[in-house]
Amino acid sequence: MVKLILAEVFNSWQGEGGSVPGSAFGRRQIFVRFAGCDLRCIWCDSSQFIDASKVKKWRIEVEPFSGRFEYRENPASIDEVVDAILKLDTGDLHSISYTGGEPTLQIEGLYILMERMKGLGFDNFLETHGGHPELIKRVSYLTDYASVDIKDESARASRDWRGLVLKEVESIKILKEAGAKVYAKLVVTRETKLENVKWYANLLKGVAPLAIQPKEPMDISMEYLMKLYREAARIMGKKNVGLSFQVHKYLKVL
Ligand SMILES: C[S@@+](CC[C@H](N)C(=O)[O-])C[C@H]1O[C@@H](n2cnc3c(N)ncnc32)[C@H](O)[C@@H]1O
Ligand SMILES: Nc1nc2[nH]cc(C(=O)O)c2c(=O)[nH]1
Ligand code: SF4
Ligand SMILES: [Mg+2]
Repeated sequence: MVKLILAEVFNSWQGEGGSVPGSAFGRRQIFVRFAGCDLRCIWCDSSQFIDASKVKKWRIEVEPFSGRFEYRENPASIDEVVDAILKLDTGDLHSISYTGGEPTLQIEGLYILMERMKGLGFDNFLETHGGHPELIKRVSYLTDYASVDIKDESARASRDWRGLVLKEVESIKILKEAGAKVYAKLVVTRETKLENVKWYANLLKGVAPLAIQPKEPMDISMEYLMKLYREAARIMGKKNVGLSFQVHKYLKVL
């Protein structure tokens, strides 16, 4: 039986994505955070969950925004996860967000869970680094919305950074072709190079909108952030670029 190694399940509102098409910013979601990731972004805010073998338990916030948790042993059965989601359903959900860690690394379990949630009438929102187009293909037809990261060189996510970016763009194209509403998210830092942003913008032009999200805690100046924005907008079109801030962190919610 397929099982999942999870980190947490909670009900909150989507804090990222800003106003670009495909974003669910400000919409209520249940977040299912998968444990395990094959990348190592230096600024990852979920780094305690990227080694799945160290995540022995997953937690459920029993009441939204309460800070009260119930703990369960990993791995979790799909039934257990569906049950936890249904118990947290507040009746006003936009979609179920699958995040992590990297959800696509547990593709069989992700597929079954997405299929179950679709069958129960929920929309699926996939939050992914997009580095595995062949895995993305498996769940593309079950994905209603997708936020696909483009990992900037300054994230130092993997040794083959350029190869990773090309795969991420390929994943975006697969999701789009399958009918998902998809946008690209680029986390920028003060070390992000303008020439790299030009490269991403050219790859994304005519493919998907771009949300530019400063790394938290923020180190980039507003001047430089807007310089990156202007360059991306010049290449991709003024309506296809937007800013995204991790607003949930400012408001101290999950
Ligand atoms: C933790 S990741 C999980 C999904 C997937 N592994 C990915 O990277 O897209 C969720 C989102 O949080 C963003 N993120 C993580 N740490 C961040 C930080 N310190 N500042 C800004 N964004 C961050 C990631 O770039 C990604 O868009
Ligand atoms: N509120 C809220 N919004 C989010 N958007 C993306 C998140 C993530 O960690 O994937 C996240 C998260 O952890 N909390
Ligand atoms: S890909 Fe996502 S989960 Fe993995 S290290 Fe980077 S930000 Fe963290
Ligand atoms: Mg987060």
